[in-house]
Amino acid sequence: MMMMMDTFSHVAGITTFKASLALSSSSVRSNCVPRLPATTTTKKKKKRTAPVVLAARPRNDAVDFADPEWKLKFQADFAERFNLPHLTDVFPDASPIPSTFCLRMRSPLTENFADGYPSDEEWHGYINNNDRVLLKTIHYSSPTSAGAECIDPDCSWVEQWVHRAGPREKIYFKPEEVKAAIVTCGGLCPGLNDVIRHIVITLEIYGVKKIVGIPFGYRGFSDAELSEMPLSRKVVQNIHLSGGSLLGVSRGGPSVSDIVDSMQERGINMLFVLGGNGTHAGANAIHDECRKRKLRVAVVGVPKTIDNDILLMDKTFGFDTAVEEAQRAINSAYIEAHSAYHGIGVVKLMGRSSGFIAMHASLASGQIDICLIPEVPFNLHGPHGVLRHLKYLIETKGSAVLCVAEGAGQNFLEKTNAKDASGNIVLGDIGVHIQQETKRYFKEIGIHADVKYIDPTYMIRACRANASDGILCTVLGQNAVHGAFAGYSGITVGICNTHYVYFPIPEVISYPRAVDPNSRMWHRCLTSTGQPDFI
Ligand SMILES: Nc1ncnc2c1ncn2[C@@H]1O[C@H](COP(=O)(O)OP(=O)(O)OP(=O)(O)O)[C@@H](O)[C@H]1O
Ligand SMILES: O=P(O)(O)OC[C@H]1O[C@](O)(CO)[C@@H](O)[C@@H]1O
Ligand SMILES: [Mg+2]
Repeated sequence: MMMMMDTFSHVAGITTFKASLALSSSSVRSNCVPRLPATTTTKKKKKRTAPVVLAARPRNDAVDFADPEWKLKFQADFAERFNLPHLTDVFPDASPIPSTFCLRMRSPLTENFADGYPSDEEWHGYINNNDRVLLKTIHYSSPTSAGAECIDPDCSWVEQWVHRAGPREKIYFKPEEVKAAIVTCGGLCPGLNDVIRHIVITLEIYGVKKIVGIPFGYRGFSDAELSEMPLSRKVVQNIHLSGGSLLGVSRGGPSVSDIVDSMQERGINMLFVLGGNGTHAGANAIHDECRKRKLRVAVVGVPKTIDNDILLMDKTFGFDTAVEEAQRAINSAYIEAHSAYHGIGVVKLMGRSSGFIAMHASLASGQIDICLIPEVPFNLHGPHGVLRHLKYLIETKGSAVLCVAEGAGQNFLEKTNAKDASGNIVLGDIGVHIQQETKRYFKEIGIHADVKYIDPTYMIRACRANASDGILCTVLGQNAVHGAFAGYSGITVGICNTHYVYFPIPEVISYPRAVDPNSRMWHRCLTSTGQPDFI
């Protein structure tokens, strides 16, 4: 009954063999979740809408699994791809100095290093450059295991190691020669201030005196009206107590060449870039341009996305806070729905192309009856549509709460082709659409329904980070500075299987990370909501 279909997908450049079920998860789950009886009561016949087509993953059929050496070759290729770009690639003669980051014999920050740097041979607080972290920790015995990520058709165990983050014993910048800059780009995200704070504090511990913030994202590099903001431990001491970004954010901005011109003029040789996919694409381009111009500059990213859509990481900072904050909106929708006669609450949460916030918030709340995400196609109308299920919920429970990710159901909305300043497509409002369609549907079938819509997007994004995100931001901010001093550039920091690592930027942004509809987490969400397939 279950037909197997072999599909290849490309996970951050890795050729992966993914076994999927030809009839999709819907056919599998229809065994366990009873379908509602088909209804004939809809007055108007609605067109069955095409499923959402997710962005195609690039194919890479380069691995020859018939080759007995394929695993070794794959691992060598993997090590090559995850190798971290280093200043010595461009300046082979660059020689390191002992680290000035030694917490056991830390000198007062007022000290200058003219007489040499403090060090303590006994201090075992450094990370060896050869330390590695295992990227994938589950050995799937079959491609049909839930969420299986396989490289070959047999789902063989292949170790994939990435670089461990942290302070190195040797550093490639003299602190007194460093001018470090921090820039925050894209939309807001809880925790930006926490990361800024820890970058500044850690830079000072290394002995850096010249630290500046670039105002309002990349725009701050070109706008003459915007002057850089001097930063110190004193300035950033309490900034984590509020949300937003001390430096401001923006989308769009100058060309990469103009940014690097500006960095040269300002004498910036360490750049810390906080942002999402777009910002990291920019950071990598800045790194490339610096190499082209033979500049001794370290460019290090810290992934910032409330959507949690960066590849290979356990999570990005701000995500936990967003999920927690979303509970308030969901709970309000629940109370409204349950206090009204035939109440229906609709909550729209962030997630341009990934439904992580909607899925996790739905799971955490336990109050959601229907969760809709971009990765899982659905119909609104028709016998298996969302509206028919809402009718069933009203008839059986008396109320219902629906949570939708902003990128879901875009195929129901008129495309405007509008783009924001960064070139991101401006999405239609699926929350408003569902609200309107729900009202219309219940009116048409002559059943009373009291529909309430909540869009908490900007309230959630503007929050300060919760404790768990605060810790994540702290570690990521500190590791960004360690990475720059270690001489790496064109890298970003992340958490991987609870350990902290460095990745080359291109490996984490080749496409947005998405919820796997075959994952245990999505299945858990369906278990919680009790929703059927809407196809
Ligand atoms: N491919 C690219 N090359 C160079 N710069 C880019 C690229 N894509 C985006 N940028 C720049 O990066 C900045 C941020 O991009 P964007 O607005 O897409 O936000 P983001 O980093 O993806 O974060 P968010 O998760 O909030 O969308 C903008 O200033 C934009 O001009
Ligand atoms: O309204 P803005 O600032 O352009 O940001 C909206 C986008 O930012 C995000 O919160 C983060 O990418 C998305 O979920 C959302 O589409
Ligand atoms: Mg983006």
